[in-house]
Amino acid sequence: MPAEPVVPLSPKEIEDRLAGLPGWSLDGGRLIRSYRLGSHFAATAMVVHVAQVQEELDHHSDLTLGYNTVSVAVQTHSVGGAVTAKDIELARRVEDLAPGHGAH
Ligand SMILES: C[C@H](O)[C@H](O)[C@H]1CNC2=NC(N)=NC(=O)C2=N1
Repeated sequence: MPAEPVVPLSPKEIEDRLAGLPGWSLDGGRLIRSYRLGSHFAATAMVVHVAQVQEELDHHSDLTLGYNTVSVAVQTHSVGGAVTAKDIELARRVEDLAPGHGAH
């Protein structure tokens, strides 16, 4: 499927796509989600996995590692800090890998 253009999504487009991303929300112009894991090591391993995906996509979030939590916050810098299809794509990839880490 051809990549979508990297342009800001409308509020309605964001709302519609968030409907398919449980636990994700829009906050301060960024897509955000926090995950809780079973241990600090599990949380750290998930951060490494997300970082690998971000390198693959060349699209990077602010990742925050807590004792047993991983928080993700992402927007697209190249369009001045708006939400684009690339942010939605990263959120989908993180949502897909999270269960394998026991994250919820
Ligand atoms: C040169 C490199 O491709 C760009 O700087 C990429 C890197 N990762 C990025 N991540 C995010 N969130 N937004 C960007 O615009 C972006 N641009």
